[in-house]
Amino acid sequence: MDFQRRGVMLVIASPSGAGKSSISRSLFQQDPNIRLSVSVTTRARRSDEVDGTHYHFIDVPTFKRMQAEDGLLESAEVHGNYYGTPRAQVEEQLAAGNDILFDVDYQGTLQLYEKCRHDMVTVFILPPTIEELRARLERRAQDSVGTIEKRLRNARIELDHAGEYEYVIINRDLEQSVQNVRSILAAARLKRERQVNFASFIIDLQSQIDSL
Ligand SMILES: Nc1ncnc2c1ncn2[C@@H]1O[C@H](COP(=O)(O)OP(=O)(O)OP(=O)(O)O)[C@@H](O)[C@H]1O
Ligand SMILES: Nc1nc2c(ncn2[C@@H]2O[C@H](COP(=O)(O)O)[C@@H](O)[C@H]2O)c(=O)[nH]1
Repeated sequence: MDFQRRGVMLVIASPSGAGKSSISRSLFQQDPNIRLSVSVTTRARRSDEVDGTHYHFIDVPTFKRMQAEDGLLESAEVHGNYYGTPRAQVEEQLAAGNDILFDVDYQGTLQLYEKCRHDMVTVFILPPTIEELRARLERRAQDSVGTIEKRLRNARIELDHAGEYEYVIINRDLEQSVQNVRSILAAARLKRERQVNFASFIIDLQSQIDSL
């Protein structure tokens, strides 16, 4: 039995600074079968970010044009900037059996759920405490004091949506969190194989019975 499995959409969300990008990066390094969905954003590039790798950095008119041309699978305004998932390649990658990791906020998760719920597994990452969340945002040292305050306030809204996710992880130890997400993805892959492969296999067994 060797059927092509459709890829899984692994959606990870959290309050800003809880650690989803760190988890995603580590997961990506450990698992060659994962592709990262590289979003477009109108946010300014941080000093440690590479255009085309972390995000596609674009201006507002380009973002609006992509939206108008239906080039974004989902899009949202987050912390005062626009973000979106380019539609191109998502379907192609899934059909080729590649799993795709999406780092999006709760608005993006809801939009993806409307369109792709059968392909998705969703994970919400919590910080151990709000003091630690603030400390992580400060240690990251990529945002102004005002931006950090805005992201901490917005964490309240993001946390309102934690219950909408299938899995919730408290990110205390980074490596443990990565292992937890890997287990979730492994379970989602098995479920997908069961859905797709065994359905075909059972039809094949039945046709063998029919020709007895
Ligand atoms: N388990 C952890 N323990 C300690 N520090 C962590 C842990 N996980 C992540 N960090 C650190 O916290 C900071 C924020 O992490 P990261 O950028 O991954 O958060 P994020 O959830 O992706 O934030 P954003 O939504 O703003 O992109 C980084 O400096 C990262 O190194
Ligand atoms: N709805 C979407 N949200 C996205 C997308 N890409 C990132 N994000 C979320 O934005 C915030 C801030 O990210 P940062 O890189 O500026 O710190 C975070 O919650 C991301 O998950 C997207 O394509 N769509």
